[in-house]
Amino acid sequence: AVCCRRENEPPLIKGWIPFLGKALEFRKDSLKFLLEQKRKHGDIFTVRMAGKDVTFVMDSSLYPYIIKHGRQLDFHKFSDKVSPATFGYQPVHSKLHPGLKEQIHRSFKLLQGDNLTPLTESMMGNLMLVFRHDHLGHSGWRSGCMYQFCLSVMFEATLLTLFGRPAAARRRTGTNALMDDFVKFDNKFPHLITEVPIWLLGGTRAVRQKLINYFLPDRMSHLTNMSEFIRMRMEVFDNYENLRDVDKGAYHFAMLWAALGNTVPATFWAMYYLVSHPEALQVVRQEIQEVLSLSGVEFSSDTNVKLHREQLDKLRCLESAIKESLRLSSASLNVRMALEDFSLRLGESRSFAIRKGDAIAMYPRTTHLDPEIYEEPKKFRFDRYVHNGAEKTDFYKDDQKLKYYLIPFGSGVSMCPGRHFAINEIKQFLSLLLLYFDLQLEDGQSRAEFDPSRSGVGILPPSADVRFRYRLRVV
Ligand code: HEM
Repeated sequence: AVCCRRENEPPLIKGWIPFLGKALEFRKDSLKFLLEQKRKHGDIFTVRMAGKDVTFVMDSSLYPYIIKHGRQLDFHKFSDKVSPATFGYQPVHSKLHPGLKEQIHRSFKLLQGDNLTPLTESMMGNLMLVFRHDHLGHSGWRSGCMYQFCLSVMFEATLLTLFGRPAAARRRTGTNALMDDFVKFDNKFPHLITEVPIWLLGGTRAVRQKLINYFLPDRMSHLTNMSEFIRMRMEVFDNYENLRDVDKGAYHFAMLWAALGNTVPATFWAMYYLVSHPEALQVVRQEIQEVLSLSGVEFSSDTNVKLHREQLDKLRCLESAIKESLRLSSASLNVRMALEDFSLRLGESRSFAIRKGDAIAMYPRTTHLDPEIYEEPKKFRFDRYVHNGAEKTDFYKDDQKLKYYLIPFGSGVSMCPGRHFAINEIKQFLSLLLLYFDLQLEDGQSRAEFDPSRSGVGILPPSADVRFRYRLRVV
């Protein structure tokens, strides 16, 4: 049977959804909205808005069929349209810049496989540097804001790891100013990717220009200890004479955003859930200590910790706790654009007519919070993804084993190339935190809530920061 799009039906939403318009209704309570549509129309429904059809596919057992149609359902068509206007670079044209897109894509390999080892080692050193200088010199309880803490540590350590530092210094001057501008830009990010013109967003254009300026070629050329990943991208850009310096700076700035925009809130939630579940924190801390002592290292707060990549791989409970935080906080919308008219086959008996230019959207949050897949889906269970000391990968719906049950990093062609680095750096951050500090929420601190206004963008930040206390552990 062919279930055709309902051509003449009126729009199903009064507002707009991200990526196609002004993004209001969906952002208020995306889950409620989509589940209501699903109740009315079933697992697949088409919403006509802004002159385009957006077909939502709600059933995760159907995701493989969409991902399989990579040739006809393209991610880059969509991101190529949105990213240049957001980050301020010229769109890449295959005629003007032959091979550039492919080389950029090839550079992603430098975030993965064997290349992940030097990157992870460098991140370890930089995290340790920031912890040692900013947080390890005090005894007694100190209090802080958790999101701000995660942001400042991860921002500086990531910046140093990817982009390097001036030859004569271990840290960079002006990092706080750069971070403040980054936050200002990031606050406007949801508007920019929904194509709200930048001139409507107050001083955002000036802030973006300042951010781009940090990464102009003459400033980048003075940096040492840069990652191979960014070095290769610099070389690639230099081979294109018609790329302006400002475009090169904007590409680097876009990469800084990709590396931090989701990682910071993801780090926050992993820390928040562990600190607010002391029994889980205890198990995870024990696991980290065991992995260290297996390699003959007895932890002491006076010495610097080094966790190698193979050691990080053994931290199964910590990994499960991070995945569980990602499950709860991730709200990215994965959009594909149809490059041609075709019939989207969904298994043996169903297909769906798709027209060139239509958008297909998967919203994994509905999967992540589906009570038929995850028991008590709104609860944090740190060990949900571990079974008998190994990674747990069998999750079911309607007795069918699911391939896609946890999708914070997207899927198929557009899957995040930084995902392994991201998990490793969050592991490293949490390992240092748990080894060096006793941690508590401050008295009277209420439960953290998600800020729904970034639904569709990525990891949701908290609606307000959370106060916590930390003290050097006596070991
Ligand atoms: C917890 C942290 C992270 C999350 C949740 C995350 C999530 C995502 C998602 C969902 C996408 C795909 C968008 C889509 O399919 O529509 C993506 C793309 C991307 N991510 Fe990440 N990401 C994270 C960390 C990182 C890091 C650390 C880096 C780099 C160091 C990175 C680099 C990228 C890049 C370059 C792309 C675009 C890929 C392309 O154009 O094909 N991400 N990320």
